[in-house]
Amino acid sequence: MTIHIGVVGTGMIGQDHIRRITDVVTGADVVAVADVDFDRAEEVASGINARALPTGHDVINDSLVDAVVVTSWGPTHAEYVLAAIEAGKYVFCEKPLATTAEDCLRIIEAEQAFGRRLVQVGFMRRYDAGYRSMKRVIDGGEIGSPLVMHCAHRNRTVPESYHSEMAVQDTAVHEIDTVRWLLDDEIVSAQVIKPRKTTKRFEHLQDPQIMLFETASGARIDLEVFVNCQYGYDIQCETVGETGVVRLPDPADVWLRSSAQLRTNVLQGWEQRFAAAFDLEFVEWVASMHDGRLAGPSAWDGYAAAVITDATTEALHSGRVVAVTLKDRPAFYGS
Ligand SMILES: NC(=O)c1ccc[n+]([C@@H]2O[C@H](COP(=O)([O-])OP(=O)(O)OC[C@H]3O[C@@H](n4cnc5c(N)ncnc54)[C@H](O)[C@@H]3O)[C@@H](O)[C@H]2O)c1
Ligand SMILES: O[C@H]1[C@H](O)[C@@H](O)[C@H](O)[C@@H](O)[C@H]1O
Repeated sequence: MTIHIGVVGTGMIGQDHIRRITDVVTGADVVAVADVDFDRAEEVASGINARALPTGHDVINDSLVDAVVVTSWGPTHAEYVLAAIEAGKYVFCEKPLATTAEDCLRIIEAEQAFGRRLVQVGFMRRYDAGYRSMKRVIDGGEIGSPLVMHCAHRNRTVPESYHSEMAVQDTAVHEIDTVRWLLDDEIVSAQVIKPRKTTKRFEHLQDPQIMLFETASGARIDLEVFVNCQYGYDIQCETVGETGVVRLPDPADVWLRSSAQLRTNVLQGWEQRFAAAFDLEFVEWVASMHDGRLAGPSAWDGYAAAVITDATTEALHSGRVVAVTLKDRPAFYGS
């Protein structure tokens, strides 16, 4: 059986996900799309023999659509995810699940009222081969209890519209989810330290930032977010345990020995760095819908990320250590 998917938001990542559902994933196809830019939706639809519908709600409620992918702008996500739950359809929502913790809670309540999981959030790093190996090492006890994590999230550059809060909400949100998942531990406080700003980009932007997190078990995480590092897209992560250290591998490329130098390339964008992870994310999402049991990042993970990013944003402004206060995790979302 083929799962017929409707896509809301046919911008950059929406088009990329449509391509992977069409070309990479088996057992699913895209039958309807919508975008506030209707011409864009029509152009995308014509390339895959799908229908462009006037609004996202038309896609969600279309009788031929079994499941929905939400790749519109962040502030519109909650409305579409809630509509998909009301229609009783699976929904994959790119991060963020919603731009406020209150909207995430509404989604959690609606999903629980429906009675089974319908929502998956697009935290694709959980599907990256390097991070998965690191998780196997940590879960296998090979480095003992994790004590410290050192992370770096560097983008080559960002547009002028990118502002200081986005370093938390748009960029660090990936590590916030990854750390919770890798350590199977909850973040309980956040702090942001502001180094001297790079002169290579905009005066309005605090770049880089150093974020410090503490978990319930007492582990400490430092994260450098530097979104105008100039040289490439570079994701680093090292976990220090009681008896060993595990480090994320760099993406493999050839090493060139020439002219008295030894060198390799650095990737330039997240699309390349996480291409395989995005593919696997969709392969597993579709397989889990066929099995009738979603297993990927849940609405609870989307809610936790929203609360932690709110606390970190407050810490960016106040310079203080800000406590993270989550609601009790419902049994519906496992332990
Ligand atoms: N997982 C990741 O690493 C990753 C990477 C990039 C983007 N994202 C997320 O994906 C989402 C989209 O990002 P993007 O880079 O593709 O942006 P984009 O601007 O290229 O595309 C968004 C599209 O949504 C459309 N849109 C906006 N409001 C709409 C509405 N109410 N109904 C229907 N369509 C609407 C816009 O016209 C646009 O075509 C964002 O939430 C972003 O955070 C995630
Ligand atoms: O939306 C993008 C995306 O999420 C990337 O993975 C991240 O590296 C960027 O900083 C962010 O702006």
